Amino acid sequence: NYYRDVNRLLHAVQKNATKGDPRSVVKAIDNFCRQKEWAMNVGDEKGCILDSVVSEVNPVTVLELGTYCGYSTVRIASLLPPRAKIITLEFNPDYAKIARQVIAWAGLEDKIQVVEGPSGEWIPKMKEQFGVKTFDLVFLDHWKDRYLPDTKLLEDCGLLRKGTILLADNVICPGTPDYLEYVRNSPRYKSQYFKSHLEYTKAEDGLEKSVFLG
Ligand SMILES: CNc1ncnc2c1ncn2[C@@H]1O[C@H](/C=C/CNC(=O)c2cc(-c3ccc(F)cc3)cc(O)c2O)[C@@H](O)[C@H]1O
Ligand SMILES: [Mg+2]
Repeated sequence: NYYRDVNRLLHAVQKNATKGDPRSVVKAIDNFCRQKEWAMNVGDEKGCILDSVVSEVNPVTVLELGTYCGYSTVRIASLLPPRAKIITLEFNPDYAKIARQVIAWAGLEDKIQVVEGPSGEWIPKMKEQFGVKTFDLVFLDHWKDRYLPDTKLLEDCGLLRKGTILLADNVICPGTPDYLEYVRNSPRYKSQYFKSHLEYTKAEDGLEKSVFLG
């Protein structure tokens, strides 16, 4: 079952990665998913695009929707400046448990807050619970039919500011057609597609980077 798979992914990290070395954790997961069992991490190819966007934005406050095993959480957090933080939402307790251990192995607990629960409930509580004013960067990688409603919720909760960057995984495969249509046609966003491949495969996929214009 799924939980046993992600447990094997965690063991591969603990076996092959150096404790406290985030890049070796990322490498260990990519090797495991390429050689042993595919998993829905953003992966190394799209991960490089993610890295370049994070480095360019240099965010202080990041929101990730859909932690899964924490692969992209570790990738992002390893590039954040000292006081910067990432809040990552995950509603499956089994995945959250695995992610916390992957994050601990990378030694990035101080920069990452894993929040267990659904994005729809937690987004409206970001200000009161975590003292968040607005997010500098949002990484969307959860259920694909939730990208659009959660983006609208972020707007309505005043959590986006002029210049906030939304970066969305899987806009081609599995695809997020309603979200793409919205960010590409709304006057409130400037959108750009980064063509790539579905993690660990040759299938087309890509990331959509959208700047909120206020
Ligand atoms: C709706 N609100 C939510 N709030 C908090 N956490 C949420 C969540 N929705 C989903 N989650 C969590 O995010 C994760 C879900 C991710 C969904 N991702 C995908 O379906 C996905 C799927 C593929 C995929 C592509 C091709 C294929 F053949 C099979 C799979 C590739 C990807 O990169 C993906 O991201 C899980 O950990 C889930 O528990
Ligand atoms: Mg994904």
